[in-house]
Amino acid sequence: MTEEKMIEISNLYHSYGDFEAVKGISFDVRKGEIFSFLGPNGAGKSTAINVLITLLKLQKGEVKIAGYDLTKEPSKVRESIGIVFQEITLDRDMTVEETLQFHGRLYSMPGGLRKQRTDELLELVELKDKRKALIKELSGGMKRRLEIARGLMTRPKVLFLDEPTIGLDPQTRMKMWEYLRAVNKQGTTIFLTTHYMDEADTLSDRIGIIDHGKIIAMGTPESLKNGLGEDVIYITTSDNEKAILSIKGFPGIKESKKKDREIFVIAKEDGTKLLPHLIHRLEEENIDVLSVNLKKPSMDDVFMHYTGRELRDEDASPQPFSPRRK
Ligand SMILES: Nc1ncnc2c1ncn2[C@@H]1O[C@H](COP(=O)(O)OP(=O)(O)OP(=O)(O)O)[C@@H](O)[C@H]1O
Repeated sequence: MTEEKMIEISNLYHSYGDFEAVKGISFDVRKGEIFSFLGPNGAGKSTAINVLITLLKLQKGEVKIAGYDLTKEPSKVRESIGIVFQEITLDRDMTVEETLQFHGRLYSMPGGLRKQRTDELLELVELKDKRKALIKELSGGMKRRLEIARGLMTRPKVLFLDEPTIGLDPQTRMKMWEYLRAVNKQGTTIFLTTHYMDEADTLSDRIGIIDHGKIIAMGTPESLKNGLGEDVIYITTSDNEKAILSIKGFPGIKESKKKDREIFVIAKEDGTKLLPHLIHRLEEENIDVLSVNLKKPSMDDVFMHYTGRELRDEDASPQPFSPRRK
């Protein structure tokens, strides 16, 4: 990875009528990075990515992609990027090979180069033996892989993916991560949106967490998790309301919150040492401790800390096949 910037975003705003969906975000993505934009449904991820790929007009702010100004040189930007959308946009009646060839022709790639890239990419996404298969005969995961291959036909500097693994089963998702890592190793900078914590955590060099149109945290997965504290402790008691009050200001606690039916505690130091004292305090207050779970901070805890809520399934479930292009 170098210090060279592939994406530069400064004070980006975007509104739909009176509604401000993106509220002044600023950050850079370096060449060679895998950067994830993590946030719940409706956080503003798709809006932001659609501005970056020139599908939505830049209303306010400055953006450069691969060194090109989005407003002044949109065609240079388009030449520098590959795009994989949330929904499958393949022609069901074309073969795998035809799909890539057609895309190459669309971008005026010479025949020899088209063939060479098609071969390379089918190898990369392990679809060589499906070369002659019709799209309608492919599984969901294969289609996604083909879309990635198509996004890479023009050898873009930056590959944008909007929820690349939405709707895929866990095994296929992990396979997709492998392909994306392989693509990245070949030198492509990757910018993806996701609402999956594990995806952001395992795949990314850096994560930006977005909520209600604003970046609320940014860093490497490790720095975000380590920055939270030493350990997190979830405690269920006979009276959580009372418990949260009685441990307020307790030494060694960085933060404590009531969360659904439990208490969420971030320990500044070793949680195993803090825990007996905490339990003792609760018992002094005649509060029964019903269960305890102590662990290292996860991305879920990071999200919980910054937003005060969980990225629950009800917020994050894949939405029914809705058009993404706004
Ligand atoms: N065309 C539109 N007109 C009006 N409001 C819109 C439009 N598109 C999106 N919004 C609103 O803007 C906000 C951000 O939406 P956006 O799709 O960018 O979020 P997201 O983080 O990508 O969510 P998802 O995970 O569902 O893709 C939401 O409140 C959404 O309802």
